Amino acid sequence: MTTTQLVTQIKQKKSFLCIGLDVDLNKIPSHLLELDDPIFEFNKAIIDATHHLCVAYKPNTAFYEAYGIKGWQSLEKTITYLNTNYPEIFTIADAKRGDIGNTSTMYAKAFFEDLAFDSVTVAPYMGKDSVEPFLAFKDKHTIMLALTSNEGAFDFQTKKVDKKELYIQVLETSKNWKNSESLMYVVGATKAEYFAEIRKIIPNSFLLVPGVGAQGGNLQDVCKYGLSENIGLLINSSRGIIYASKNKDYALAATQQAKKLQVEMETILNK
Ligand SMILES: O=C(O)c1cc(=O)[nH]c(=O)n1[C@@H]1O[C@H](COP(=O)(O)O)[C@@H](O)[C@H]1O
Repeated sequence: MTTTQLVTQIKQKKSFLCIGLDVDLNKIPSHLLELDDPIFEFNKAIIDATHHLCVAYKPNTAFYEAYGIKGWQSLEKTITYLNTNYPEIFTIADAKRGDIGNTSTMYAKAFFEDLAFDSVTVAPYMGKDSVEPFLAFKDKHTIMLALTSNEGAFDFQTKKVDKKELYIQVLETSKNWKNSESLMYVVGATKAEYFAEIRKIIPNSFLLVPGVGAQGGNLQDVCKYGLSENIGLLINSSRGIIYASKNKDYALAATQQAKKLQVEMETILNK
């Protein structure tokens, strides 16, 4: 998917919501556990109930890998279901990969070719030759960690290297990589006060912003400095939406939570 197609979808739906499909068998309604593939059935119901309110879905691969081959099959069925039934939706494999060049190419093939995701999250720690193999894929997007939502973000990312914070170095340096126009960046919603500084370096890049809802980040604060000319934000909520109810009404409860965020987004976009 191209960035233009993503922006068109955002404008049509008046939403820049991304729903995280982080499925934990201990948290889904118990009646689903009797089915052959509870994870896929849960995802399918959530997707059918929320696709009109969001523009992206982000399965975090950890929640599938944890269940071995069956979990990977649930992931495959979920992405195929999305691509077949809702091809306008932007899909993110949250896998946080990155390795030496030839290995990164195989990671990229796994997510872009085999599973046909539109994007994958990548860690920048191994540098240019670990990220550029992902950028070589046309109309695919590489979402690089910049300033993450967790407390540990202060361990390295905000430390100064050559008088500049490491996350600033990541943003500035990556702009010079081949096909850098395919880069997006992760910035946590819990770090809202950093958005103004980040936008000075990457005014137009899309930012994936996790951390609203369960982690306490605030949508209004993020949008104040994070919105760009072409919107440029994908705000993710996982647990806050998919586990809104533990009962049989879980899909309806997810719709209601997603709607709340979508309405807030629509108000912000209309300003
Ligand atoms: O890359 C991510 O998506 C990510 C980066 C980050 O800094 N913080 C963060 O929470 N995430 C992911 O975003 C999702 C957040 O989930 P909730 O806190 O349940 O909304 C999880 O899948 C996390 O792994």
